[in-house]
Amino acid sequence: MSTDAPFTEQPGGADSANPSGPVLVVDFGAQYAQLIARRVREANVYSEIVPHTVTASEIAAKRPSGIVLSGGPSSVYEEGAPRLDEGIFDLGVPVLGICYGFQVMATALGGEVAKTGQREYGSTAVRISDSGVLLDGQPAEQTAWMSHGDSVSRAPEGFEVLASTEGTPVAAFANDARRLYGVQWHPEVKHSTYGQAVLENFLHRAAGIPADWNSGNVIADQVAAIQAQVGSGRVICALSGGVDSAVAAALVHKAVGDQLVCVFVDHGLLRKDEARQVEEDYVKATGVRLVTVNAQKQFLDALTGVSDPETKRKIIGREFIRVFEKAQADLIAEAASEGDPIRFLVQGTLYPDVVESGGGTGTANIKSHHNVGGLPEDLQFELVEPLRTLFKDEVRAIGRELGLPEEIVSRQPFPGPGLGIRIVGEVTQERLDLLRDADAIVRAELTAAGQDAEIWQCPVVLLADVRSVGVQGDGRTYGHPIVLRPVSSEDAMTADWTRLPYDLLAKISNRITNEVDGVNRVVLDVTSKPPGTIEWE
Ligand SMILES: Nc1ncnc2c1ncn2[C@@H]1O[C@H](COP(=O)(O)OP(=O)(O)OP(=O)(O)O)[C@@H](O)[C@H]1O
Ligand SMILES: O=c1[nH]c(=O)c2[nH+]cn([C@@H]3O[C@H](COP(=O)(O)O)[C@@H](O)[C@H]3O)c2[nH]1
Ligand SMILES: NC(=O)CC[C@H](N)C(=O)O
Ligand SMILES: [Mg+2]
Repeated sequence: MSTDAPFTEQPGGADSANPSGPVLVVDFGAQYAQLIARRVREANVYSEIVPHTVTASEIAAKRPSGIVLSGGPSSVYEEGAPRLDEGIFDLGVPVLGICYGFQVMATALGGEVAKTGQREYGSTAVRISDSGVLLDGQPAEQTAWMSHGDSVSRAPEGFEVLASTEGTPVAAFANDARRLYGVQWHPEVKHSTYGQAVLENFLHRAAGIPADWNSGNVIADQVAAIQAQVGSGRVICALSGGVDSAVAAALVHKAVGDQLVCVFVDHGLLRKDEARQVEEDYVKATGVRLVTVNAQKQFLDALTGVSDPETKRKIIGREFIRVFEKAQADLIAEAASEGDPIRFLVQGTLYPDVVESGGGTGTANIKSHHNVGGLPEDLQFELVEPLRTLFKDEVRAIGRELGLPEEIVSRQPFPGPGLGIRIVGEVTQERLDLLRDADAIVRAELTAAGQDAEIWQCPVVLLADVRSVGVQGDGRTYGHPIVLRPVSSEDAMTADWTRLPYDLLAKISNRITNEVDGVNRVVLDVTSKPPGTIEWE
């Protein structure tokens, strides 16, 4: 399943007319490059990611069976915008361009791309005029997920226009003779209803690639990789009680047994009751050795006076590492007779954490996840991150296969920086207490209403720098708003706001404004991702 897995070339010297190689995903700095690779894996075709600086001869040497050009943040007509070696279009290899990749293809082959002023973000109605092979079997009217501000205004010569939207006259095109295709929307995201069908039409029909690749045993591969990396060394695992670190810890435990000690940091940014839950339930379920560190004061002191989101994230990332270093020193001191240093730190890092932190080729930094972009420069640990190329649902499947209890595997995600990035403004003890109370009400009501399985997660956000006027008990109030951000998602790369029942929203609003001092307004966030992210900071 890992796209880092080596590609074994088949013997027999295939040429480009008889390719045996992977599908190459050319990364133009997309948020979704790894997602494309993963959707190709789901279609049982092996794929690898290559940077957009790849040359035609490098591509030819891999004898790819197909090429997918990813999206990206640039505009093709800007100076210095990433281009593609145009020889790639002459290799005879089928190509599918997506969003920016579609625009690059259009420009390279003589079409036109312009800033139309018609930006389309999120769910967009698409009209198919000519399905061709690419859109075969799809309804003529459908919704697809868009995220663009530029559009192809004229298709290159020899290309048929297949679809349009209100703002985009050329939303998909095809040149069957050359097996070149493109779509403006993002077929790789789950919110594009017929997206996977577009990719499968391209892979299996247009490019004629058989569905014969199989992910093999990810667990066995990862266990072997961890054993090779760690050897007989001792390992600390940053354990949060969340899904990702639970699965990472279970994999490492399977690989190196008692060489592993888990460290849970109570940084004071946790939700009500969370620390107790991790200490009791997790240890009971897994039997791992767990050390809990109370670092509440350390984090709060470090965050005093800071309200910029990125600065907060970097501080939190740094303080996490400082806590692990201290835990490392304590563990070494405790085992003084052995005296072996603990070099390895396991984190439950997933691919979305990496890509949002700007970890792909030319990828924009959206936010620095504490465990990736928020790590300090003087990090001494060698990281062990067995889940780094995977997505949450793939990780959940691995967790189930490893026998982790369902309460852990199906838990809703909670970000490592916790409530620290859900207070828009400076983090103070008083604000944390207030937000913790509001959050506890929301969680209790969602659970009571049976909504937990419906939603991916529901951040509760305190707008600490915003105040509004209210009236309570015939008196004037000047309080803060609480934002509810319930979202549904498959992998956190895209999300939609969850349509919670009105009476449930009313109950939550009523309880928060009555029970939480200082809050006089509750608002609902009705933004999809994109353009919003799930967390507010
Ligand atoms: N309070 C914490 N103590 C120790 N490590 C933590 C803590 N919070 C986060 N981490 C580390 O940071 C990683 C990333 O956090 P993240 O929230 O993405 O994952 P998770 O908590 O394991 O799973 P989930 O996404 O389900 O919350 C974790 O996998 C874990 O290694
Ligand atoms: O461990 C984490 N450290 C972080 O710094 C971080 N930032 C966001 N998230 C979680 O990632 C998913 C995507 O969130 P966004 O749409 O806000 O980027 C959502 O599930 C978020 O809760 C984080 N998790
Ligand atoms: N998501 C994308 O690939 C966007 C492409 C380009 N930056 C645009 O705005 O149109
Ligand atoms: Mg978490």
